[in-house]
Amino acid sequence: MAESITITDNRTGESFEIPIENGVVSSHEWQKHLPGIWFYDPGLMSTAMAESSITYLDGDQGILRYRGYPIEQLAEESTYLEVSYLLLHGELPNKEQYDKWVNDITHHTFIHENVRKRFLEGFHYDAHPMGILVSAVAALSTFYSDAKNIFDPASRDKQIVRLIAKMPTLAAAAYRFSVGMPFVYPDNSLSFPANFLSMMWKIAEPRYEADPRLVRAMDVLFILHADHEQNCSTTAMRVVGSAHADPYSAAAAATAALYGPRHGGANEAVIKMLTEIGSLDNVSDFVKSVKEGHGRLQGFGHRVYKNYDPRAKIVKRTAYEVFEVTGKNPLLDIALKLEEVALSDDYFISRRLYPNVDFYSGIIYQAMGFPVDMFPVLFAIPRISGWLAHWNELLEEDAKIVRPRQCYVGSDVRDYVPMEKREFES
Ligand SMILES: CC(=O)SCCNC(=O)CCNC(=O)[C@H](O)C(C)(C)COP(=O)(O)OP(=O)(O)OC[C@H]1O[C@@H](n2cnc3c(N)ncnc32)[C@H](O)[C@@H]1OP(=O)(O)O
Ligand SMILES: O=C([O-])CC(=O)C(=O)O
Repeated sequence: MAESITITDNRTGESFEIPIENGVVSSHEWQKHLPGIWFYDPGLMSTAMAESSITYLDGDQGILRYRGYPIEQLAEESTYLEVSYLLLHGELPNKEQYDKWVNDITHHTFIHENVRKRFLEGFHYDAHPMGILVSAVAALSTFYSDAKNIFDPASRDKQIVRLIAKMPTLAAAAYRFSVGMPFVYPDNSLSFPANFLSMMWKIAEPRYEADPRLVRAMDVLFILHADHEQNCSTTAMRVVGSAHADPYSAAAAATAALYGPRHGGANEAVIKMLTEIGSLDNVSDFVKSVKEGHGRLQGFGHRVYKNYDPRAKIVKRTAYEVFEVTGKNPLLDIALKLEEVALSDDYFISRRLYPNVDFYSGIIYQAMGFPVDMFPVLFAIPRISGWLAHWNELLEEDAKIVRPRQCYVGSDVRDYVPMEKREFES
């Protein structure tokens, strides 16, 4: 029997059957029977924003799959570039497709000299690298006028390749600029993650080659961050994309959303929190203060996961692999203790608050030498693949422009009062 709900309109006494498909009521069906009755849904907590075949997420079970493939298998066996192909094309590539994809991305890693010389170097010396990235991604739209051809699939593919390829170059350039070091050109003989690490850390000719274990860890972290269905930044991408803006402008909006401490900035907040806690002896008092309403446990809780974030488990494991090379980050012990205390405390259990992807990622990044300012930038590098997959999907479906309604709570109609007759309460 098909699932449905019966709604009785008490104003007219009429009843309607409204079908439910996969737990969702279609707004078209709703509006057909009840035009002008909106849902008040702040934070869109009860709204499915789109139909999507990219990422499956079951927050109660802690399941995440890209195009049907479990995140655990992809993190174990795949590479970030293969995953980006999968997210964008829907299927894993064969050898020929993969080689072409890697080749295309590799040959678009350079940025226009004017982006570097005139644009990036124009920022204030202490500019935040994520602020630089937001602006630089937006600026790319002015360098590629063909990006406006959003209904030409060949042009779309070209912008997709450019954006995926140039994100690490822009990210590393933003970092180097913010610490006063010279720009490093891409080394296209290296893999995608190794090239990024070279652009970050190279200090002398002829080349920089990172430890292969760190290269692999970087790639795994890129895989884990590549997509996460309708998160805040992807929603920003979809909202701006739905107005048919070019992909650079839409991706700049998404990058700006990711800059927020509630989203991509949370792992920076985790490091700050762990540093402030300072010692294992202070963990219990800190948890007590969170329960009393003094701040939040950073890197804990999630709008969708009401279970352990499956990515956090992989990040935690990866931390130990990284520490074999870098030495242990002393903040790890405080994080482990904090997790132990929180997961046995009724406050966190009853609210189903578990570690999310950000809880352990900052500890790894810090051990690898990244300053905290770079953490959201590291998130944006792979998330561009997810943003673009959603952008492509919405254009293929000719999705409607996003335009929700509101509940107006302002003044009732009133007459304009000339300034000399206005009476203000002091
Ligand atoms: C990649 C990512 O973006 S993952 C998320 C990264 N962000 C963080 O780690 C920041 C810390 N976490 C949070 O602020 C939240 O859990 C969010 C923003 C991720 C999700 O927020 P929402 O789904 O809107 O949950 P909401 O804010 O309504 O919280 C529900 C309850 O849990 C509590 N809660 C939620 N997160 C936390 C936390 N980290 N620490 C303590 N309490 C928390 C809230 O106080 C609230 O309690 P109440 O019902 O007594 O008022
Ligand atoms: O899904 C979310 O709301 C946040 C998140 O974990 C992500 O974007 O990776």
